[in-house]
Amino acid sequence: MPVPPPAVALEGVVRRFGDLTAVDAMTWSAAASSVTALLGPNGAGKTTAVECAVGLQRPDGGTVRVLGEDPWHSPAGHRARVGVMLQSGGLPNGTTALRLLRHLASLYAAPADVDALAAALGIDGFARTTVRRLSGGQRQRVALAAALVGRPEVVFLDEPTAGLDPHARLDVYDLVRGLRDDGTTVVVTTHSFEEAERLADHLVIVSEGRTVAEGPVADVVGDGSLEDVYFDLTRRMRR
Ligand SMILES: Nc1ncnc2c1ncn2[C@@H]1O[C@H](COP(=O)(O)OP(=O)(O)OP(=O)(O)O)[C@@H](O)[C@H]1O
Repeated sequence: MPVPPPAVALEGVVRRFGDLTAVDAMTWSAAASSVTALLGPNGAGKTTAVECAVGLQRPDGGTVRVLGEDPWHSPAGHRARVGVMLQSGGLPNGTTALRLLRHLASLYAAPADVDALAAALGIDGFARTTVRRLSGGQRQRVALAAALVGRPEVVFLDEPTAGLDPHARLDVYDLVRGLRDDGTTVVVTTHSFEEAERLADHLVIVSEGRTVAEGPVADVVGDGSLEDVYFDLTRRMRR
């Protein structure tokens, strides 16, 4: 049986900002229907790589393929199959969580059930509160729901649990596992070793714009701990 192509594949991707090479020939891939965790120090190039993968930034070199297409040139139909939750959030302030999610759902042909999604993320308790009045963690949950409401085939989650309380974090873990079990490809960036080990099937560690380790979690970690492997392979970023 031929091996199916990865849902996400970065090959030698380069992204420069002036003199700074933020992504420096980065190569990794994410298999379909799996959770891939992208770990690396602040400034290692994770967000930049994710933004290249969702077609928000154009790489200066290398190739990116998501569901077989080049995201920079991909049409709206392809973009609708890809979800993204960025760190910056970018939620409109003047509406309620529920109105926003219902609005986003209306843009897709076959959206998720907004009420079920809101309940799974504990949004139902503040669904009618204006976004402006939500706490950071509450906004984070709304941003996650917004990334998922179109039932994407591939979803990129940039630090989805940063700032969440332990209950909410467990809700997100359950949700991500459920997505994966339903066939969604999930790429998640995180600084949490626990999160990577609990959630990921596949690990990618990046440092200074390059991939320094990649593989199934057990292979990357080996007999040691993820923490030890991470500190061996990465350096504190000075840029
Ligand atoms: N638009 C930009 N202009 C200039 N430099 C940028 C820009 N975006 C990112 N960078 C730089 O590129 C490098 C990689 O940033 P990036 O946000 O991809 O890192 P990251 O691994 O996601 O970090 P963090 O863990 O802090 O989120 C950093 O040095 C950052 O300052």
